[in-house]
Amino acid sequence: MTLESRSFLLEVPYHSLKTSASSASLRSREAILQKMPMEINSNQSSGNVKVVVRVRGFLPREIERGATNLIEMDPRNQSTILYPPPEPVAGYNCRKIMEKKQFTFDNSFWSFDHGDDHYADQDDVYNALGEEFLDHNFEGYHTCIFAYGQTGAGKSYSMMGTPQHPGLIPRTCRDLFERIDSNNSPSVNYSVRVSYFEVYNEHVRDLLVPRRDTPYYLKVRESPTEGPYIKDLTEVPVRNISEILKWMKMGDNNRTIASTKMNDTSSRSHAVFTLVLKQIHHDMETDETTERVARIRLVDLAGSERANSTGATGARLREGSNINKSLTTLGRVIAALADDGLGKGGRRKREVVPYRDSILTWLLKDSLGGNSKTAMIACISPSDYDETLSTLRYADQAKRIRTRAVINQDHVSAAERDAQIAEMQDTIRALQLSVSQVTMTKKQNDLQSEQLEMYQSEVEKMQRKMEEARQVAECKIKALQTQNEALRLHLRLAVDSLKNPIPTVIPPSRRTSIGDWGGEQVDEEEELEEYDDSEEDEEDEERDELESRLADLLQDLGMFRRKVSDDKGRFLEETYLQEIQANG
Ligand SMILES: Nc1ncnc2c1ncn2[C@@H]1O[C@H](COP(=O)(O)OP(=O)(O)OP(=O)(O)O)[C@@H](O)[C@H]1O
Repeated sequence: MTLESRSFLLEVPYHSLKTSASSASLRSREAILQKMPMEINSNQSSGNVKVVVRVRGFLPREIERGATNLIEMDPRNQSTILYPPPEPVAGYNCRKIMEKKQFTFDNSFWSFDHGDDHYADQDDVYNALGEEFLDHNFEGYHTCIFAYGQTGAGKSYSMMGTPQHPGLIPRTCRDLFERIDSNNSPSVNYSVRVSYFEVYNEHVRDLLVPRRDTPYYLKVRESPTEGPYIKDLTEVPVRNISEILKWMKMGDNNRTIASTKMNDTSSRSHAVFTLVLKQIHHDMETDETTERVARIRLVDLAGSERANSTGATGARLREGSNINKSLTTLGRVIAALADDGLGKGGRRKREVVPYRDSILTWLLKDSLGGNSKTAMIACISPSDYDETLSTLRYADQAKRIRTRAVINQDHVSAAERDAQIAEMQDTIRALQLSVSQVTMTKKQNDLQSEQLEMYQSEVEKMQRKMEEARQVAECKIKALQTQNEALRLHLRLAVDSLKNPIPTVIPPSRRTSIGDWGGEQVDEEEELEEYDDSEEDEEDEERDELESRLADLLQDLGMFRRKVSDDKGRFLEETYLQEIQANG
């Protein structure tokens, strides 16, 4: 069933618009408008999601171009009426019919002009919505408030606000701690934790950690009990308002914002600020403990926008298409949840809700269609017919969503608590044991690998030394072999000279000339005899000498042989031992 077919057209009397940038042009339109058919969306809804709408005042650029206010709100019945622009908008498709549209929401906040009696300031919005939702949190319900709307329509202003005009987030934080501080009961104990993340270009970024040069994105996981969650998201315990505001400001400064044609400080991401309130109530009489855990989710969505209206190109355009992708998915999720009522023939329809089609809807699964009390603030600008109509239709559809909020509470008796503590102690002990085992094994592993490294370096050193030793031993063996050869040669020569003595050579001084030979024959023979005797003596001496030298050489040779064989034995023994050591 489309939105158009659900609405019905009526002739309704025109009530003067509250304010206008050009009252003359409006007056001239009254006659036309009074006769105009009007689409009225009734407030009959089967849902329990609270939907409010807020219109902001003109921005300087709108005043400059003489923009016309197209919104009227009636505080009595909380209706919001959207009028078509007085003159056709440049570039607008003329075939499209622009008509007066009326919608009714839980609240219609008129924040258009300060001078009006019904002007809704930040306080009014908090009192009408934030306060009630915080009540739910103290009862133990999860809640979610999200701001939806066109770029520059006032979402960040409504959620975060300015230092002079704080929005829903800082007001919720302040009220939360005021309520905690005002409860002096000793039997109740409160704890608050805060987290803040943004979904930018379909990635999750932790806003409570300092920005890095290279973006660091977190992963989304789904637990069977807790549903989708962000792994490793920072969640800080906070004890007072100043601590929480410090984190809130830090996160806000980390948000991805940029200047667009529609907004100087446009949020380019969907930001989710989450508080977890835990209340432990101990009944002294029954010794029973009640634990309530409530999650408070405050979501500032990025602006829905048309590329041509923002003047976006490049990175801004890509951001825009990602923003639109998640908002379109959010629209489909809302449509599926809104249609999840009674189908034809009174039978219940169960559609597959496309939560997982975008990170944003996957993370907000519980808030949109599960265990949560949820509210939507539809922010509209006063002079943009198309965008405002689209936002109002979105909001109108959200009215029909039904969530199933339950009080998140656990009662624990003294016996159960003791059993739980004992169980936890066992678990801790087991964990400690496994941790220490792991540490020991790790230590052992570390030690072993250290030892292995040492061992390897020792083996290398040893191998180098063995190689050196082998080379030295080879040199020694070679030198001894050469000496041995030399000695052998020497010995052979000596033995040869003993076996074949060299004939005696007569010294030339003793010889006579041929003519002298006859006359001196007798003397010569005598001389020869004398000479033979002395020669024999000399030969004897020489032989004795050679024999003694030979004995010396043989002794030397024996000694060298022993030395060579000793060295060889020692070298082989060393090599053998080193090899044994090296092989472990
Ligand atoms: N109710 C209001 N009263 C006064 N000023 C407002 C109000 N709503 C919005 N503004 C101003 O309008 C401008 C745009 O508002 P804001 O930044 O909140 O828009 P937005 O919807 O968050 O835009 P975007 O999606 O681009 O972030 C800001 O200067 C803001 O101060």
